[in-house]
Amino acid sequence: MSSSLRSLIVIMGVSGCGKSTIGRALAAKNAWPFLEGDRFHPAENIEKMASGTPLTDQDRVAWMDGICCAVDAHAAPVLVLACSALTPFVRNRLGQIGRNLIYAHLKTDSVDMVERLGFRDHFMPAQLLSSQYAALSVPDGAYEFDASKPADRIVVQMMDRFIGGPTDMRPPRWNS
Ligand SMILES: Nc1ncnc2c1ncn2[C@@H]1O[C@H](COP(=O)(O)OP(=O)(O)O)[C@@H](O)[C@H]1O
Ligand SMILES: O=C(O)[C@H](O)[C@@H](O)[C@H](O)[C@H](O)COP(=O)(O)O
Repeated sequence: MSSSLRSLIVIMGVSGCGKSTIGRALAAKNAWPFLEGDRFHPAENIEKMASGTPLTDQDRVAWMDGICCAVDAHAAPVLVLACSALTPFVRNRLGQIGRNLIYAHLKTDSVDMVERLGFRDHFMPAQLLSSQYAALSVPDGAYEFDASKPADRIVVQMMDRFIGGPTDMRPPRWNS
């Protein structure tokens, strides 16, 4: 990346779209630190989601405080964060960090999400998927990737977008 400003690549999208899998692989390939957004939920949020109730933005306040604090603790020029970033509230909060934000949205139009969620051991029940789609808005300027492709191919596509080539420029900052 040619930008002299520090960047935060946010791998976003609904539960099960592949944020953790792809974010971790992208970070590992480039020796960038990786932050798993799920790790920063307070226990009440985990209990709430596990019992089948969607979060509100009010519930997301403490979660975002934890994520922003963890990002702030890193000096690395590029960080990768797996975070659903469904709502403008979340993205506004990330916008306050003071890094260039690069949103990479994993689109799930052609993925059988219930099947995909069924394969993993996770607190998030498939019954919350519809509320995830209802809450999801994708910010203008986000890079979009087809989540139905093999994970390693998506990682290569992201590297083509984010490193070198015509998109190797100072990325815009999102505030919504
Ligand atoms: N591109 C992909 N193709 C097929 N399966 C995938 C892909 N990305 C992730 N998975 C699988 O889907 C499930 C959810 O992925 P995960 O990375 O946990 O999603 P998220 O972090 O968005 O909730 C996992 O079992 C993972 O192995
Ligand atoms: O309502 C939200 O803002 C999201 O649901 C967010 O809480 C996150 O998506 C969960 O942590 C589930 O984790 P995965 O997205 O990794 O399944």
